[in-house]
Amino acid sequence: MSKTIAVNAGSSTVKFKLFDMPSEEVVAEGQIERIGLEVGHAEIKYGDGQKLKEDKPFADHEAAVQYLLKQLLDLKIVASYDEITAVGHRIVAGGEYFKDSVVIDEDVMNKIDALAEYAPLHDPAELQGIKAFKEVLPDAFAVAVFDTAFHANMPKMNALYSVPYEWYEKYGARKYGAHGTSHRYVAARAAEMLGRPLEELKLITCHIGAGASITAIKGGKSFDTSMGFSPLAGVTMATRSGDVDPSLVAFVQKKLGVSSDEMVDMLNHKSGLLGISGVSSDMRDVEKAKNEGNERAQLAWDIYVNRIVRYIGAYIAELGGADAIVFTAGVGENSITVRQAVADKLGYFGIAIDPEKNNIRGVERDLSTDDAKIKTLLIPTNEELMIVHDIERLKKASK
Ligand SMILES: Nc1ncnc2c1ncn2[C@@H]1O[C@H](COP(=O)(O)OP(=O)(O)O)[C@@H](O)[C@H]1O
Ligand SMILES: CC(=O)OP(=O)(O)O
Ligand SMILES: [Mg+2]
Repeated sequence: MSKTIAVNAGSSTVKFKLFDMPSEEVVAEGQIERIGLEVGHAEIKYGDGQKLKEDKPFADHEAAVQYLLKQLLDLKIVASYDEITAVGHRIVAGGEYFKDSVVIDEDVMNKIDALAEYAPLHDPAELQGIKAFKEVLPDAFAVAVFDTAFHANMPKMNALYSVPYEWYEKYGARKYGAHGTSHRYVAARAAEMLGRPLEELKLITCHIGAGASITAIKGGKSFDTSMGFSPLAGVTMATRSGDVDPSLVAFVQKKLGVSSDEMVDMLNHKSGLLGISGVSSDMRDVEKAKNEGNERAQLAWDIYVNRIVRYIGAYIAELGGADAIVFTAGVGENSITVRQAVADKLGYFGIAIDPEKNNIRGVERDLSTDDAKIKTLLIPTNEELMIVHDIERLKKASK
């Protein structure tokens, strides 16, 4: 039996799932977290209920991928790499080149390399992943699945900035968005849960993890999204600022006497929950500090929640109503209090969640009260399954 692996590299993580095909049964899965930090963490589930947990530093994504490849053999998850006949990679930025998933060749790799400018935290690391897998699996069917693809055909009204039009024509200055594979997955699941065709629905999907984005989805298509030209824009994130006035950036840059690259780096790595709270980039730590009376942790939490509320409110207006709000990703799947606070603030629109139904983590559930006008759904994301489906689709097309 052949196996397919889906590799999902985030800004500080590498996640993977290994599927037996064609059954799509997950035979191993895991994640390497806190890449680049002093202590990293790896966790791999495999066999019948076995689990590897290890704390050790991972200098970069290359180290994390090499570790993963080694564990696949050491833990006897596969007897030899040849068992894996297909591999799919999540790539954040596809720019104007990639509006759908593609089979990886030399040209695709060169383009992903060139796209690093658009997602400096992601694309270079993801390219390392592609190369590492190519090295050990030279003959596997390899596919790239882009976060931006889902947003590529967003109406121009929402994709373009109100800046000189030539910037778009000459430099591709537009909103590309991200997390599209996740938004696409949860939207399809939401339609299933609501028992209605996706084409009829207006949905607002909140992918809130370390990176976070909110998407307005109309008839199954991305209509607007909170991330922008890069994954720095939109809501408050773990270490990313989300939206800021660009003139503030120029002002602080002069005060600090740093380069524009250094400014962007601070907005990417030293801002968000970490920057405001001074406590941590991890929502679990921020919530704990807030509950212990730390005022800046409270402020960070309030700003975080309010930004989500603001975007959902804006998207209800843009869509002319909504059928459901969906929560997904690390915070969306696990923070009961963030979900409750967001829903409570949106009560005016007829959004209401039942605290008892909401008292849960990481499972699919309709959280709404019986009389809620707009449903609130909790749907754990599954980017890896989408990657596998895209691999199968491209395999058929290439035959
Ligand atoms: N129980 C929890 N309560 C609140 N936040 C949580 C909880 N579990 C995980 N998280 C948050 O989820 C984030 C990771 O989300 P995830 O979607 O896995 O990240 P990434 O953006 O790297 O893919 C962590 O930074 C953490 O703050
Ligand atoms: C695009 C992005 O922010 O991805 P992640 O949340 O995985 O870092
Ligand atoms: Mg992610």
